Amino acid sequence: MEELPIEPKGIFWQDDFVNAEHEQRLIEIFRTELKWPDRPGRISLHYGYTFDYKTFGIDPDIPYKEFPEWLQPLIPTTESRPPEQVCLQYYPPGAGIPPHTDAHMAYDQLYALSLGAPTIMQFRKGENRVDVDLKPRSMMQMTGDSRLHWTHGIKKRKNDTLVDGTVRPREDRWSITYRWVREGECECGNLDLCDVAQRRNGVEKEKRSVKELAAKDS
Ligand SMILES: O=C(O)CCC(=O)C(=O)O
Ligand SMILES: [Fe+2]
Repeated sequence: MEELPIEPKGIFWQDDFVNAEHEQRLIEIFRTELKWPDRPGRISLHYGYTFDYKTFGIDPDIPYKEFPEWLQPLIPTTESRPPEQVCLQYYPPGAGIPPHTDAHMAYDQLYALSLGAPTIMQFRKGENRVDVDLKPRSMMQMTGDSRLHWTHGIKKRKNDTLVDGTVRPREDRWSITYRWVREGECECGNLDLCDVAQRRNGVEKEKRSVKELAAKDS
């Protein structure tokens, strides 16, 4: 994987992680074989350990779910072990995900594979806003600054306007996010974004993104 030459630092990228034919087979499975939650907006299916949107960690009450056959060839092999948690999400046109930082306490490495239609992901830090075009079939890894010190999100909107002015309608998109449980504690010390730093400093912070995600997912 290659690092994108942009701020935030630490976004690693691989185009064509799967080919177009493989992508079509996957989308066919997503559309016809999987049992999705029956509600509008972004919906998720979890494999491995289940992600808990209340604590942003692993849900201890839900048993481990084996990776299905279609998922096995999509598991990144660049870490020393398979991820503990994999989440398949479907974004109907117009859906998004509020700006957030994936929990530092629970997770270390973070990868995301994009399938179907492209969409713009926005990274934010303070006043800075950086749009990254998530191209289908690309695998992205967030490390360092991009993982720890910037938020990322996808705006809820029907069209994305590209840098050249093109207006691109949103279409069906799926993403697969892969998470590895952290061994040891996060030492980044970022009181705004790090749940470890917040806990150590006794900050009981109402995180907007947590509430929004919980509301969307319940
Ligand atoms: O849909 C994506 O590409 C990323 C989703 C995301 O940020 C997350 O699930 O934490
Ligand atoms: Fe995320």
